[in-house]
Amino acid sequence: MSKSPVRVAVTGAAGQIGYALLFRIASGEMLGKDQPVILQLLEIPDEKAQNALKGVIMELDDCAFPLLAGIVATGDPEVAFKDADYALLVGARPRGPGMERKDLLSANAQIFTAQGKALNKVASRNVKVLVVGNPANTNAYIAMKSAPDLPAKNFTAMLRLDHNRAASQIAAKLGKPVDSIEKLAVWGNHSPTMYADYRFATIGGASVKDSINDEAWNKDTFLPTVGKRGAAIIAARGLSSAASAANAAIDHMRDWALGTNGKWVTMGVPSKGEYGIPKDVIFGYPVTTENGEYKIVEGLAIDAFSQERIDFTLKELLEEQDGVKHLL
Ligand SMILES: NC(=O)C1=CN([C@@H]2O[C@H](COP(=O)(O)OP(=O)(O)OC[C@H]3O[C@@H](n4cnc5c(N)ncnc54)[C@H](O)[C@@H]3O)[C@@H](O)[C@H]2O)C=CC1
Ligand SMILES: O=C([O-])CC(=O)C(=O)O
Repeated sequence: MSKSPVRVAVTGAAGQIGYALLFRIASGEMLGKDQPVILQLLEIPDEKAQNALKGVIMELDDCAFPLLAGIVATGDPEVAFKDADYALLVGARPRGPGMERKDLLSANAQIFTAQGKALNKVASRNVKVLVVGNPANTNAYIAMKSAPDLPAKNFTAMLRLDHNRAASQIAAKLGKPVDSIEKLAVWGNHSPTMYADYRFATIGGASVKDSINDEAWNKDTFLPTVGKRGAAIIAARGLSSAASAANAAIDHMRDWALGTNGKWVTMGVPSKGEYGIPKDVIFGYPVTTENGEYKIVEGLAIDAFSQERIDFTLKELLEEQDGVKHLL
C-alpha cells in the first residue's frame, strides 16, 4: 500500500541552501523513494523573497516529481510549521568574509525564538527539527528552549557537514573510498572549535589512527582544515557553502528518519550529561539511529588531548548560550 504524505517544513526556502535542498527532498532522497512529501516553505514576508520563492515553486512544479504531494508557500511560521513532521530551519543570515559564525548570533537569534514558539504551537508533537542556520548549535538551543511543550530530543543541529568534511579528508589522505570509513565522531560546536576525532575510526576495517600514524598531521593539518573549511569556501566562492550544506542536511534527516544500521554519524543533540556536557547543551556527538530515534554512542575513552578539545568547544558553546539568555 502506498504511504500517506508527510509534511516537511523548510525555512529560507528561496535562499542558496534552499535551492540545493528542495529538489532533493521532493525527489525522495531524504525520506525514501516511496515516501510522498508535502513541502511547507517559509520565506520572509517581503515581496522580493516571496517572489523568489514563487520562482522556486514553478521549478519544483516543472520537475513533475511523483512524490511531491503538495506545496505550501508562506511568510508565516505558524502556517509553515502546521502539523509538520520534519522541520529544516535554514533561513538565517549567512556570514561573509572575516566573520565567525557566532558573529551572526545577534542577527539570527530572534528568528529561532519566534520559530521555536511557532513549532511549539502548531507542529506535530513528533516533529524532527534540524537547525542549519548559524550558529547552528545555539540557534537549536534557542528553538528548543522556546518550545517547552515539544520533547527536547526533537531539536538537533547540523554537524554532518563537519563529519562529511572530516571523512573526505581522511579518505584522501589514505587513498581509500570515503564510504569505507566507520566510527568517525565530531564533538561539540559547528565552528572551528569542533573536534573531529578519528581515534576509533576504521577504513576498510583498518584503524585510521594507526594507518595515518601522524599526530602532527592530526593537530596541524586535519583539524584546522576541517574546522576552517567553511571560511575557505567563503574565501574561494564569495558565498558560504550551499550544495554541500544541503547534502549534509539530507544525510542528517535521512539517517535520523530511516536509521544507520549501526553506523556512527554525527548529530548535534541536546546533552543529557553524556561525556560530562551540561544538560541541554546542543553538542555534536557520535550517534547511531534506529526507528526514528538517535542514540549517543557512550563509553568511549577520552584521552587528555581529546578532553582538552572537548572542553574548548564546550566553553565556546556556553559563552554563546550566555549571550542569548536574555531571549529565553
Ligand atoms: N550548519 C551548517 O553546517 C551550515 C549552516 N549554514 C547557514 O545556513 C544559513 C542559510 O544559508 P544560505 O542559504 O546560504 O543563506 P541565503 O542568504 O542564501 O538564504 C537564507 C534565506 O533565508 C531567508 N530568511 C531569513 N530570515 C528568515 C526567517 N526569519 N524566516 C524564513 N526565512 C528567512 C532569507 O530571505 C534567504 O532567502 C546561514 O545562516 C548559513 O550560515 C550554511 C552552511 C552550513
Ligand atoms: O562557514 C559558514 O559560514 C557556512 C558553514 O557553516 C559551513 O560551511 O560550515
